[in-house]
Amino acid sequence: MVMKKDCGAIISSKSRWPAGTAIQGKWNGRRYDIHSVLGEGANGIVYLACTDGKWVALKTSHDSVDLQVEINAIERISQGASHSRFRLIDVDDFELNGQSYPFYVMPYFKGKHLSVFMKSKGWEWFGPVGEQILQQLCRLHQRKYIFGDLKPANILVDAEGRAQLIDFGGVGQIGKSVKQFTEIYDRGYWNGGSRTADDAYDLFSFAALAVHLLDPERKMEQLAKQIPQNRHPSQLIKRAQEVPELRPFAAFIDKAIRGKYSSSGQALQEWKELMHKHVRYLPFKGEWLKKALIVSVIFFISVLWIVTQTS
Ligand SMILES: Nc1ncnc2c1ncn2[C@@H]1O[C@H](COP(=O)(O)OP(=O)(O)OP(=O)(O)O)[C@@H](O)[C@H]1O
Repeated sequence: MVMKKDCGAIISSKSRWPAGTAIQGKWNGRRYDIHSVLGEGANGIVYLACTDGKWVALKTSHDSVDLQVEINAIERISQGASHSRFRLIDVDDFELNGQSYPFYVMPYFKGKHLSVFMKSKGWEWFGPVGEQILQQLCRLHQRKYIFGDLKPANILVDAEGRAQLIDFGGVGQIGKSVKQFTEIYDRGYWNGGSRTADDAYDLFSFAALAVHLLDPERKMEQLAKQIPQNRHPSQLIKRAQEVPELRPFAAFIDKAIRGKYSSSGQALQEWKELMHKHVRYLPFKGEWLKKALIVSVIFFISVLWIVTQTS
């Protein structure tokens, strides 16, 4: 394990605590029994832990400054938001062998990353899941923050289709520069606008995410490899019109990519209206009807043929 000293503060390196490790907070004294690793990213490791008979998610990072930024963001956005499922349960340090490990504790969401969920459940689920993502973005925007780094790994969806944004490391104030993003979902990367935080930034990422996930051919990955001057938001809009799974959302994607929504509230409203209509024109329904018709015609011709042969 490598130790790094920064301005006098001890920053621990990435650590992997084995199952059964008991974490006792230095300041608040709460105890957490490590069960397993839930995930590991650039900023840290998230563990499934048990405290007072309840499951929680405990995040520790090799970079205490990054962790503090996340903690501040969660604190700010959950102030007075009693309806929010996401909140800080505890913030503390854990000392082991003279080394200090900062950590914070949040609710545990039993779910799969959005991309995994979509693969197992089918694209039709993007409607209701998307609505919840937009709702959560909307709440952030009302508080004058954006999420910033919207990507499938930062969205967990449970078996009932309940979605939850996680990883608030990219949360930033509206009007400031976007501090954390993933290129393929980033407005700047597609030459679709600035990296100054506004509602439209998250809405662009949301639309780009739809274009990426709902396209069975994942064409966006090839488009993203082009040289910067050839990348253009119109390529995403075009793809949304071409792919049958994306067509119901094409009008929304067009507006979101071109930054035409005046607010995420307006975008959410339109998404809801789309969901009502959606039920009537889901392409898979059309496909199903087409298949049923073909089967019926084949059946009818076969019966006719048997009747003519036997008579
Ligand atoms: N509250 C939670 N409940 C369940 N699983 C979680 C929770 N928070 C994080 N995870 C899991 O841990 C993974 C890593 O978490 P997180 O995204 O916060 O780490 P990170 O280091 O900031 O990652 P990145 O490199 O993507 O920024 C997530 O993708 C998810 O699978």
